[in-house]
Amino acid sequence: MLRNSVQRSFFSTSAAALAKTAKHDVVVIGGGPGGYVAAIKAAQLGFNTACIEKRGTLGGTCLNVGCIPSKALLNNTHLYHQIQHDSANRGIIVDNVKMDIVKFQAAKDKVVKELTGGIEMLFKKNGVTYYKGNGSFEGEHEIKVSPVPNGVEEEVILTADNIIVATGSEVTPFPGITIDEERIVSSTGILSLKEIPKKLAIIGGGIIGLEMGSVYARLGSEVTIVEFQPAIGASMDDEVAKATQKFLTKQGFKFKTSTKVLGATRNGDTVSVEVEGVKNGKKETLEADVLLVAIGRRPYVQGLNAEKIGLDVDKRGRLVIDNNFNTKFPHIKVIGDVTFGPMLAHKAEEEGVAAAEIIKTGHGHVNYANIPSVMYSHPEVAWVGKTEQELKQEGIKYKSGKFPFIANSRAKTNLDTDGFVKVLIDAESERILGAHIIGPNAGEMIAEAGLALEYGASAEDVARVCHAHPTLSEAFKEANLAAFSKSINF
Ligand SMILES: Cc1cc2nc3c(=O)[nH]c(=O)nc-3n(C[C@H](O)[C@H](O)[C@H](O)COP(=O)(O)OP(=O)(O)OC[C@H]3O[C@@H](n4cnc5c(N)ncnc54)[C@H](O)[C@@H]3O)c2cc1C
Ligand SMILES: NC(=O)c1ccc[n+]([C@@H]2O[C@H](COP(=O)([O-])OP(=O)(O)OC[C@H]3O[C@@H](n4cnc5c(N)ncnc54)[C@H](O)[C@@H]3O)[C@@H](O)[C@H]2O)c1
Repeated sequence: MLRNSVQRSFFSTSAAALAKTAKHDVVVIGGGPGGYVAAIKAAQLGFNTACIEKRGTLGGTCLNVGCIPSKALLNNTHLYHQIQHDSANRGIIVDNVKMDIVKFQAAKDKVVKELTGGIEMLFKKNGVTYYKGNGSFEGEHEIKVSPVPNGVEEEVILTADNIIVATGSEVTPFPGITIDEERIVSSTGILSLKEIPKKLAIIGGGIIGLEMGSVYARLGSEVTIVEFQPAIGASMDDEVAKATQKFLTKQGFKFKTSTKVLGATRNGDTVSVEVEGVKNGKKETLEADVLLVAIGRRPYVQGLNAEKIGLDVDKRGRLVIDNNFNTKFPHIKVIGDVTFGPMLAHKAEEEGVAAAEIIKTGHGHVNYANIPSVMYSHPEVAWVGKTEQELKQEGIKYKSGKFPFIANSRAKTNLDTDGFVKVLIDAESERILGAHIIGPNAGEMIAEAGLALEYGASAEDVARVCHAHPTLSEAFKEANLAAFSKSINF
């Protein structure tokens, strides 16, 4: 069965077109982090598996227009900014630093191409049949694959014992504002601007707004964030969100919090954004060269024909499932952004693995209390578990331990000391309940907190683990020490 699948995958498009009908044990609709991981795992578990993707490349939002291209831009602009502003004080004199925006974009496109192509290779290696086309429900066990450019040439009807829906999400539109992806852009358009805007206005002080704002602030744009809520940072811990705003303000960001956007209009090469203070009702017009709309994402089910078999959708457009990812049909599961939970690639991936394992064994698990979040600004912001405001709301008694990077020898050595680690622990058992890091490499350091949380470690358990010196992770150890006793180095 597996060998058959491998052969099919090499010739997937043409073989499928000739066949017009095909039977698989598992069919996955959507080839993003949820779908492609589910397909590979299902194939590894011995199922004859197919994955349908209509985009033309695998990897979904994350690899094509999300995590990967945005991190390429973030990394390279950080480097550029550091060379410009942070090298002379390290004794490195670099003259005549310039941006080549074409090459800068090409470097990002190269990594996207390599990684999306890499998934095709993984499909071949694992024997997943790849159908390039739009998948839609024809019946409870039948999926129609319709042609897309460079994909299947004719319709193919797939019959499947099990179906996993992983169709992801799309940009939430702002009512009355038309995205043209030139001057008024979404998270997709902002990744490929041909010029650096002098003034960039951003609606939404969430993760996309702050990450993409960081990219362009480093390139010299004057960035203004308009946020409806009194604070930025979406679901961050309040104290960390405040620190984030402080550091980004130092980097030149302007923030208009508690501010409502009334509308925006393009006038040739500029955009006027009408805003109003939520508390004082004061109206103002912001002028910008580019406006980024980043007010969240919504589930995507267009073209899926889910209504044909009556899949339930909630008020927010999410496909409804139970704890085992099952829709009202136990053989149809849903994972990733198109259903409940945080819209994060690693969450979708975990669900992909668990859904495949449930099909195989009846068991599979995702710990939703332990999904890390990372914002790839500088300093990075990373968190896992409960925030202080959640613990207060839930009436859980807790203690906290904090350690600033200014007292960490590696951060000092690197001349990169902004931020702190904060650990929240249960007041009695001293088990770790949450960890919040703002600082260099926070996104890597948060993995240790996740491991500790998963295995029910106490702050003392972590503090008694020997951490290498000099490393940034020592700040995590010290914060744990501070939570139940006293830190040594601060
Ligand atoms: C700018 C940006 C940056 C981001 N950065 C990060 C980050 O750093 N870390 C992180 O964890 N998350 C990040 N995210 C979020 C992350 O991209 C998503 O959470 C993740 O991609 C969700 O995976 P998914 O598989 O559920 O859906 P998607 O990645 O959206 O994939 C769904 C796929 O299904 C396909 N599809 C839909 N309907 C059909 C159909 N009927 N037939 C065939 N194919 C179909 C779509 O074409 C798409 O390719 C970012 C998002 C954006 C926009
Ligand atoms: N590093 C990462 O993990 C990463 C990076 C980018 C995106 N993502 C994911 O992509 C998704 C979408 O990101 P996002 O930044 O668009 O959403 P978000 O939910 O992170 O932030 C949206 C922000 O817009 C604000 N907002 C909403 N309506 C508004 C209005 N009318 N006027 C002004 N402000 C308004 C919200 O209060 C919120 O602060 C998120 O779920 C996020 O997890 C993750």
